[in-house]
Amino acid sequence: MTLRTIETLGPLAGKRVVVRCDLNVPLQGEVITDDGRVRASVPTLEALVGQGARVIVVSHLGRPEGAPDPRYSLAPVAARLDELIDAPVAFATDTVGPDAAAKVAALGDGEVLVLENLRFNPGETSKNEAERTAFAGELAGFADAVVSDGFGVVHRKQASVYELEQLRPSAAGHLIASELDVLDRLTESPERPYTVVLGGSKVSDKLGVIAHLLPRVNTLLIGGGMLFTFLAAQGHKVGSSLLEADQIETVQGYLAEAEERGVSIVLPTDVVVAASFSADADHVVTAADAIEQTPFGASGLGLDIGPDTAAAFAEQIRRSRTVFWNGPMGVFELAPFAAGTRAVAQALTELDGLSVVGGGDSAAAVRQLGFDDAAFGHISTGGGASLEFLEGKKLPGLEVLGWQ
Ligand SMILES: Nc1ncnc2c1ncn2[C@@H]1O[C@H](COP(=O)(O)OP(=O)(O)O)[C@@H](O)[C@H]1O
Ligand SMILES: O=C(OP(=O)(O)O)[C@H](O)COP(=O)(O)O
Repeated sequence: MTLRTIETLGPLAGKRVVVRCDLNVPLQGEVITDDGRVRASVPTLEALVGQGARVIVVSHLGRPEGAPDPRYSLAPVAARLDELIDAPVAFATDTVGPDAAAKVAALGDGEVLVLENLRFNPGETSKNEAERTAFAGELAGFADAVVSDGFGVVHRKQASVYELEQLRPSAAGHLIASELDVLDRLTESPERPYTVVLGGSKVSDKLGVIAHLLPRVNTLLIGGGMLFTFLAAQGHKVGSSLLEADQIETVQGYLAEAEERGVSIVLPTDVVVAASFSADADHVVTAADAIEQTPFGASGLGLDIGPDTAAAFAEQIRRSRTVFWNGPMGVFELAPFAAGTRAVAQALTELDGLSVVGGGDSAAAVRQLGFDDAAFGHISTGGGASLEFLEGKKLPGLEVLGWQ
């Protein structure tokens, strides 16, 4: 079955349509450092506004723990949306509370209302289905129909992604449809050699995809926060770098399986180690098996892949015909630790084949480092979502929209 499209919802003029977007953008204070996910949400919202629908936008931002936290307010995002959309955009300071209810009731045809962060409510991410369904019921109270367009979150079984869509007539928005168009081609018949590059900081989330990717790819390049669990699996010390100690055995299993399958998992040979997590921290390049032998000893932090590794990764990428990349190679937000990410991004732009970048921070990284979106085959708004899609996994937020 294919996705249900917005057209299946019938005429929407005057109807209240709740749209689940992924507006989880990187913020510095209240400043959005990359608005890619906001811009990617605009076509669906404008199509609905154009029909005269009353559009209620819902999204998460960051990972607040089920209670309001001003650091994760969607207010700056609503303000950005107001600049991008040719329609009035209001903001409610709660998600399903009195302010939201009053503003939903006052919403006119062709107007937009952004509700406060879904994850300020414990029901959104609860492990308990009844709690999720109860919260979804409160959201559904605002909706005649639901459009799901937050591709970056379709791998999450969360109230607004999975339960809400079952409580009202629902369909996929244009962003989800266009993401699947490209990613489906990658799962069907990727041209080989096929290389996947993994990095970033959501290590435990993303380690699991490796088992499923091994039968599908030729080469895996491991950088970013993920690399330290691999180095530890090889018996090396990693100082105070990001480490998932309870995943070491699992990773040893991946390394053994990769060898059996003839897939190469390429690990860094050198890393940039810093005295602390800041842009002006002392830092040195060291061999990947000597992280604790720098002047910073066991308190050293690995914050980027080293130059030899960056060159080797870039060469492997240029030799490939298909490359999917998720997760920055280092803490690119701090200039001294951006070189690995820049080298990988540059190589993707030079590849003779299909290059796909996935993930909120990965997309932000390539733009912040000055690359043009058009230099890549596709920039996906979802990192974890696109990885799990490429694994061939059934994603709850897509299944509920008819995708099989
Ligand atoms: N060695 C590292 N140590 C700590 N954090 C890292 C390291 N390398 C990359 N990161 C961080 O990973 C974050 C992005 O990770 P993630 O959310 O998994 O990527 P994406 O949003 O693209 O899926 C960035 O903020 C970056 O600073
Ligand atoms: O940023 C996101 O995912 P990504 O970092 O994998 O691209 C999505 O907004 C999902 O966020 P979550 O991983 O907190 O559920």
